[in-house]
Amino acid sequence: MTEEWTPSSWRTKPIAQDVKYANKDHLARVTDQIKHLPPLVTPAEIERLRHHLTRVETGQGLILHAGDCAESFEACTHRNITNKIGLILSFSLVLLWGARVPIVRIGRIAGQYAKPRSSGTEIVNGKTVTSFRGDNVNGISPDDREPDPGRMLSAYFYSTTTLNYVRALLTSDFASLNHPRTWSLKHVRSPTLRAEFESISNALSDALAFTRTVGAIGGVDEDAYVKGGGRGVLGEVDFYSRCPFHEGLMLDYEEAMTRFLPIPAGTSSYTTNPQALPPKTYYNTSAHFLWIGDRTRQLTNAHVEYFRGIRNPIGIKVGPSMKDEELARLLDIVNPDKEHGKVTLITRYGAGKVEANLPGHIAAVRACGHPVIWVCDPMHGNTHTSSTGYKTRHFSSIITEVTSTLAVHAQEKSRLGGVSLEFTGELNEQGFSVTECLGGSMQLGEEELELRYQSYCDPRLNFEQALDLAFLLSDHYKQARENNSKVHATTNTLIQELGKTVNANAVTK
Ligand SMILES: O=C[C@H](O)[C@H](O)COP(=O)(O)O
Ligand SMILES: C=C(OP(=O)(O)O)C(=O)O
Ligand SMILES: [Mn+2]
Repeated sequence: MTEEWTPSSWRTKPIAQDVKYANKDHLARVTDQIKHLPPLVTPAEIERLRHHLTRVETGQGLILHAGDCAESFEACTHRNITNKIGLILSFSLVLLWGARVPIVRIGRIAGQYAKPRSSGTEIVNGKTVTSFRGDNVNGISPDDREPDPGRMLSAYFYSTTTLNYVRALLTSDFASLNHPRTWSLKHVRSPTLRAEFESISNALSDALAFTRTVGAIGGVDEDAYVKGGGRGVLGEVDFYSRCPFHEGLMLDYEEAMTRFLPIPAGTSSYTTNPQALPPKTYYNTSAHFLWIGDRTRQLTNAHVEYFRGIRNPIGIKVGPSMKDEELARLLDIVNPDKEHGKVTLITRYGAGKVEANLPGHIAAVRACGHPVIWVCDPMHGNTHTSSTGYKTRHFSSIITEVTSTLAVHAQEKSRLGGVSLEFTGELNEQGFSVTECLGGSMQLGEEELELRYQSYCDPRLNFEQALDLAFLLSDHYKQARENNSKVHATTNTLIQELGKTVNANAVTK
């Protein structure tokens, strides 16, 4: 028999990636304070996202999860938030143009402040110190590594401030289709690639101009775009939806943000089994969508216990160490009623490991009859240290993982429902992008990593590299639509060109 779940039942289980606080009274005071603060998101928004995810699951949409590996309190500025949201919108617009299905945009933003780490200690400036675990836990400065419960309260307020500004941006002129952020192609070094990109961006600009013209002659409410509520010509897309998403790692915080609330009226119209819905249930109100990391997904541990009881849609990271039967058991635990739109599996094997792992995982999920959305995270299995000492990722490994994943889904008659990326539109004072990942159309080299390496944790694709990937995916989906079949990666010019920048020395871990 399944044991009773409560928001604190995780406390009786072993926990991975635990944070040990020296002052337990301080911790209790902070969590008690958070329990009395208002939710950041509402049940109605969470249910709406579940509805969108149900549609993605049946092939009527794609997910774009994207943002920072680790948000920092310091980077919570007007300029950074604007640039990050601008890039998510631009990426989704490019993807929408090629794929012609609604894009559900879920940002690693407004709460991504805690990190699991490979090791409890790290070496900074030659000294061994406790690892940085995210601004929610300890400080980036090597002298500030003692976990401080007060940081959870700060994380709540930074999340609130960020989300408030994101909501404001998305319901104002910023998100208007009249002003998509323009993409310059100056950085693209290969002439073949530049020609391909130009044809995509010209076609996209043309489509947007057409959309506006139709609006101007009365086909759609032009004003709706200006207000940021664009629907109509571009399809029934909740184009400006805003979904914060973070790893549900700090269970003290997640428990404090868990509230027993009425299930909104109307939910039953799209829920799988409306009769089974109670009047009230537990929502995690810190984000619409949370995920369990690859390091905290042990079946009998605390994180899985917490996640099995919340009504929010959830993601589960699936790395190469996941056994086929373990995946099936995990799904039985977190989604016993096999509800639609509930679970997204985010695979992150590493470029050379997709063929060996994904077919077995697809077969295991099929055999147990669980509905899931498959998303590819081509970032976390492709990290290595550069010869210059920077934690980095090569663009070619990232596209290799994406294209292998698309190929395996096609071969297994499954469907890739989206991508999960670490990227940032952050610019420095002079307007230059960060330099954290290698390659891409700008062919960023190892010696350039030191120029603007700003990440607090993992390396992120910069604005140009993210758009490289957006163009590539968009082109893939366009070709698939036009050929009405699956496209082979090797016939795709963009992939061939971008793949040329393969760093022969790249080692994945
Ligand atoms: O984002 C994911 C993990 O927190 C990160 O990759 C861990 O990095 P580490 O291997 O440097 O600890
Ligand atoms: C911790 C993360 O990933 P993973 O659990 O896949 O390593 C992450 O997405 O930041
Ligand atoms: Mn990361």
